[in-house]
Amino acid sequence: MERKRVVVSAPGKVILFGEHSVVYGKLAVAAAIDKRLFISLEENNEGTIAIKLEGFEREDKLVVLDIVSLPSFSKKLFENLLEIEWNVKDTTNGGLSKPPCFLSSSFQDFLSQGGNKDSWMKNIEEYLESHSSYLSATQAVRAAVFLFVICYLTILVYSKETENTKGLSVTVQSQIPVGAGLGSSASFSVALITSLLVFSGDIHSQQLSEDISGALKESINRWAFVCETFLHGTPSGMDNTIATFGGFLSYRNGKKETFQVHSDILRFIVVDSGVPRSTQKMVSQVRQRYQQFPQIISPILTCMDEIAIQFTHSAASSLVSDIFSQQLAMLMKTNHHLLNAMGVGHPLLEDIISIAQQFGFEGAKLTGAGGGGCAIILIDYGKSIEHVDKLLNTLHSTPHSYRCFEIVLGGTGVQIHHQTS
Ligand SMILES: Nc1ncnc2c1ncn2[C@@H]1O[C@H](COP(=O)(O)OP(=O)(O)O)[C@@H](O)[C@H]1O
Ligand SMILES: C[C@@](O)(CCOP(=O)(O)O)CC(=O)O
Repeated sequence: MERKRVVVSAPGKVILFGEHSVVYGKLAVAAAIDKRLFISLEENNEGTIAIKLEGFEREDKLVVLDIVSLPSFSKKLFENLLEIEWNVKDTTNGGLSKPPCFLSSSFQDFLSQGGNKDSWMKNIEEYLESHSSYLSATQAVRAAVFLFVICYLTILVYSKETENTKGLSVTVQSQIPVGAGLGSSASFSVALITSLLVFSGDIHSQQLSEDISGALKESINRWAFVCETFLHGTPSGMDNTIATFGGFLSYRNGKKETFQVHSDILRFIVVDSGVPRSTQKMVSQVRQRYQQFPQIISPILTCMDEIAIQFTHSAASSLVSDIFSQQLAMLMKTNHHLLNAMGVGHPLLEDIISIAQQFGFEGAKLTGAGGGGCAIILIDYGKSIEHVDKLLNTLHSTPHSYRCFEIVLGGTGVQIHHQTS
């Protein structure tokens, strides 16, 4: 008999306008890209949860957890904590329930108290730390494994009481560089939640493809937001929204609007500076600046809002392609300078952007949280393939050997590729 197996993927994203300002309720514009993260869950008989992160931080990482003690351990934990009856399925609106409040509030408490000793999360950490492969893992791997275990307990163990799971092999493969501004954490969160919900039988692949913009994707998105809160602290919710729904989105205060733009006008190269940074750190750095100098940072945020609004107007109007391209380049350049003024730039991002300008590519900016990570360069309307190749070769042959690739915008949101039960 074929073993129970589920494979799910979610796309990465680029933010065209409005990173950081979106955290303060300003408009942002983002698009899904043709780079995806895949999660596969497969039953095994080995009495373990084996989590393999392929090519993570350029090498494979494997964390193996004992599954035998997990259900009894977690049931005890939940019994002490919960007085509410809770079920994943929300039969009233055909979607899924909101993430249980204990989950979201515990994430917040855990983060704000730097790991409160009485928190049930602390107990999970103790369980995880009894495994050598977890103890020796990097912080980024630990965060991913911790999140997996919390979601696994909440969706599979607590709601179903599946004490008979014999083991689980989890494999994560990703085409999205980690911590580079292309939304790897949101893709991970969305794919993780969806894979567990499919594995638990709470959603079926057919349901998801038929219900593209419906209640189900809204539910997945809500759950993924809680996961993003765990990984980031105070996310705007835009990254998980784009990873769930795909396409092009403008986003403000939890409200999304989809729009269409001709992809032959919106052509971009992504260049990875190779400088690692954490979104959580960059967001809190901006917050500190905002709290210290509100009169200075507020107008910058307002300008960013206006830039994103102007872009949506230009995209909706029937401007001829080269005029639109020129406007877009100007808006990108201005947005980038404003991000620098907020302190989220990096010398290597400036190096990339100045190389682009030497080749006549004026529209370039950092994308995502900044402080390193990726820049995007607009391939202006009418630029020849040879011209683009020259730019790519030059970027690649600098002492920093920048990794660069052209992206296709507007990719599909979360997808289920395989399901056997
Ligand atoms: N392929 C992956 N496998 C497991 N976890 C991942 C993967 N990619 C990203 N993550 C999680 O997301 C975190 C990176 O988040 P973040 O700093 O916001 O970067 P990004 O800008 O790429 O979203 C990692 O530390 C890890 O916990
Ligand atoms: C800086 C921010 O606007 C985007 C962060 O994107 P990324 O995690 O760097 O891919 C934060 C957010 O929207 O939550």
